[in-house]
Amino acid sequence: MSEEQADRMIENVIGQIGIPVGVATNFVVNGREVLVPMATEEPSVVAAASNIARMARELGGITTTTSEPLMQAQIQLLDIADPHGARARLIESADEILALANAQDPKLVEIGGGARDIRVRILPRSEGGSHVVVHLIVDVADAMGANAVNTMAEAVAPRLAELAGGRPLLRILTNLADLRLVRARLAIPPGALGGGQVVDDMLAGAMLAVDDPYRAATHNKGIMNGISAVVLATGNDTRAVEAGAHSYAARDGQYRALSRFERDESGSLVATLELPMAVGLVGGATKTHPAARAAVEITEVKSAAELGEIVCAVGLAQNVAAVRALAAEGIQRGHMGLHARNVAIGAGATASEVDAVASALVADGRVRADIAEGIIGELRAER
Ligand SMILES: CC(C)(COP(=O)([O-])OP(=O)([O-])OC[C@H]1O[C@@H](n2cnc3c(N)ncnc32)[C@H](O)[C@@H]1OP(=O)([O-])[O-])[C@@H](O)C(=O)NCCC(=O)NCCSC(=O)C[C@@](C)(O)CC(=O)[O-]
Ligand SMILES: NC(=O)C1=CN([C@@H]2O[C@H](COP(=O)(O)OP(=O)(O)OC[C@H]3O[C@@H](n4cnc5c(N)ncnc54)[C@H](OP(=O)(O)O)[C@@H]3O)[C@@H](O)[C@H]2O)C=CC1
Repeated sequence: MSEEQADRMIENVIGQIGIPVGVATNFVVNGREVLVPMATEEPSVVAAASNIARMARELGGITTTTSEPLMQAQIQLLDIADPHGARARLIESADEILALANAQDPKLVEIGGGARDIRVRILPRSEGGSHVVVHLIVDVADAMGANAVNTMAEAVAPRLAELAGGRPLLRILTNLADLRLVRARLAIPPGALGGGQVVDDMLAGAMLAVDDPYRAATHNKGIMNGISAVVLATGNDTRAVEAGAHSYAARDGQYRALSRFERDESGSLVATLELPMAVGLVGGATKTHPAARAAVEITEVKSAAELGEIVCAVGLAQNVAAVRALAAEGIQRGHMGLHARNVAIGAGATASEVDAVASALVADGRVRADIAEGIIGELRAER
């Protein structure tokens, strides 16, 4: 990206930060071979996703589905005397509200998207009384959709307030995009994972993440290692997807694992993942960032829905990789093995020394800066 492009993208630009983009291999998603670009600063993430994608191939790869691209804007209404009466009046006028919303974005309507429905929620308010919140549900087609739905929300808010007999306050999308869900499923025979005991231990480890928020946070971080990397590489909004994922993980009142691990009747591990996925192929930085455009081209996806499904597939593979390592040899062997090059660089290894120092660290088994410094000293003394 040129300095000029960067300067137009955000404010007060003083530079750019480079994040490596790796390509995850071996993915078969819904029967199609896919190469997946991943932008991440963390070693072993690309390798781990590729590793499980490879194992999943034996039973057909990863299968995904998606719901319609429905985003929701919230319009908060205040000072309403009769919340239930207001709710009824708003629903009675739904057609008028949807038409008003659609008038804001003729292009979106033309391509088959647009406002679809409204929902009126009456919620208990912590300080007494109730909140009245209207959800405007919009099919955003191939956009992430925040700007599109926010524009509609601001346009319909005065009329909603008039109908409800109050005043509008917040008018903004919700990142808990629970009407725009993606799902992924994979199955791996026990032999590929290291045997039946490893599968049993993966199930036990994954179940802790269902029941314990302390473990769930880390389990879901492993999922997001994959998800955020693809979202970032394709120029999408990582914070929006992360907010959606974590709020969905807490949807029943307790923060839980986003994925589930089971054994099927043949003994294979079956892993599934479901989460909101607000990603686009148009809008935001997706079209303006040249690297993001190139990343999307690599995936060969034709719609935002298809991109979201691939993101979900990578999140699931990433999660299974981490849980397999944790249940088998522990995370440090694979992760620190690939992290060794960073440790070597941090300890002062030059470009020509990095690989030798990293290999020596892995062979030593102690991937530490002080050990790396010692190895560098030995290498230089030998010269
Ligand atoms: C790291 C591996 C893959 C090694 O795995 P391995 O079996 O020791 O290595 P391998 O050399 O036999 O490679 C196996 C496959 O992995 C891939 N692979 C292997 N190395 C590379 C590489 N350099 N470049 C590209 N791809 C690589 C590649 O697909 C390869 O097969 P191939 O295609 O060659 O036939 C394995 O140990 C693993 O999957 N570990 C998990 C690592 C992980 O999850 N890292 C994420 C960071 S840790 C974290 O942040 C999350 C966590 C753990 O806290 C989440 C949680 O708690 O749930
Ligand atoms: N809480 C959050 O997550 C928030 C996020 N954001 C930011 O909003 C941005 C994303 O908003 P978004 O609405 O996607 O961006 P844009 O408004 O840039 O893009 C959406 C618009 O693109 C046009 N368009 C052209 N082709 C298509 C197509 N095939 N499918 C859908 N729309 C199409 C549409 O109409 P038209 O041509 O008429 O514009 C549509 O309104 C991101 O940068 C995000 O960071 C902003 C606020 C809050």
